[in-house]
Amino acid sequence: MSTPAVEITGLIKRYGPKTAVDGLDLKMERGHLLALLGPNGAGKTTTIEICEGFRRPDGGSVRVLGHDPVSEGAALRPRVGVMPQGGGAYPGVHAGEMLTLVAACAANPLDPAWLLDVLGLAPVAGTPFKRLSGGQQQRLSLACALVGRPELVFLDEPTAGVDPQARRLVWELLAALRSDGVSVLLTTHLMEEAEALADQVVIVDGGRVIAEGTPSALTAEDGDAAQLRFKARPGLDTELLSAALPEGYEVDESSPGYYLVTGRVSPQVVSTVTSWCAQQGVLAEELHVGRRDLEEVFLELTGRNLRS
Ligand SMILES: Nc1ncnc2c1ncn2[C@@H]1O[C@H](COP(=O)(O)OP(=O)(O)OP(=O)(O)O)[C@@H](O)[C@H]1O
Repeated sequence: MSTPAVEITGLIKRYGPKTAVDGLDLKMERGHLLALLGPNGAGKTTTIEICEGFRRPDGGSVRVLGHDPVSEGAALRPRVGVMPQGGGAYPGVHAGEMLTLVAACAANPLDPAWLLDVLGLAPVAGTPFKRLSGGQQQRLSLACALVGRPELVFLDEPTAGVDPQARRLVWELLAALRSDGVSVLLTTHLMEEAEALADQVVIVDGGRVIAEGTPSALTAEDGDAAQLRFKARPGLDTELLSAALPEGYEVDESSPGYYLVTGRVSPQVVSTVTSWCAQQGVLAEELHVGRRDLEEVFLELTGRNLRS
């Protein structure tokens, strides 16, 4: 059996008094797409940079394609593609030149012209990096990470600042990479992205893994825990609505104007909620019965308060 694409055990990284990564464990199989999620400052970039060999850990072990990313970095470099957060290139270099330069370092690169075309960058191939838009710079960085036909790619927020049309392009490209057996570890703040692409989702907070699994396992509910959600004007009396429902049901205003009813959802419960709203002169909009989405699970696990 082949070694995992990435195997991290008890990883610790400190910046002075701050512990950014605090005993993180993660295993990613070859050919999988893993989405590393977490609030700002959770330790995602630090973890990825350690895997890339750019930072040294203070404790624990990291193996990338079976190798130590620092001491065996030279062996790994031709096999691994890297897209750092915010991308980056020489400001004066033209987009096409940049990609050709990176391709020249690889033994068997993809055709840079083809990759520029796939990522919608052909029209700006002659534009200096500093004159590209933020989303174009992101796509060029992604192209640079992929042009060497890596076995494994680390992508730190690959679609940050990318418009919805280009995001779909990037998603198609990532799905195609996965079908070709390339292992992909990415970070994202877009739960929809993780849900659409990932085989495995790992949620970190405070430098530790707090949940992991497939998107469907993370969002699954047992029948008794299905939820009813609706939108209405903020500030409805949730205690009064709970009292109108049979015992054991709870109503919560999860964020202003968004209501969540927990308990076994039956036709009677839906009818009670809508008629109670009608009595208040309120229209229950966007009524939805079913599974939570990944964003809801993420907020439940990491809390709704803003991180510094
Ligand atoms: N070079 C550094 N020096 C000191 N502290 C740092 C450094 N880099 C990161 N940190 C701190 O370490 C913690 C983890 O940061 P990291 O960038 O890994 O988080 P992240 O999950 O990638 O966040 P984001 O989602 O905002 O990109 C944060 O508290 C951050 O302020």
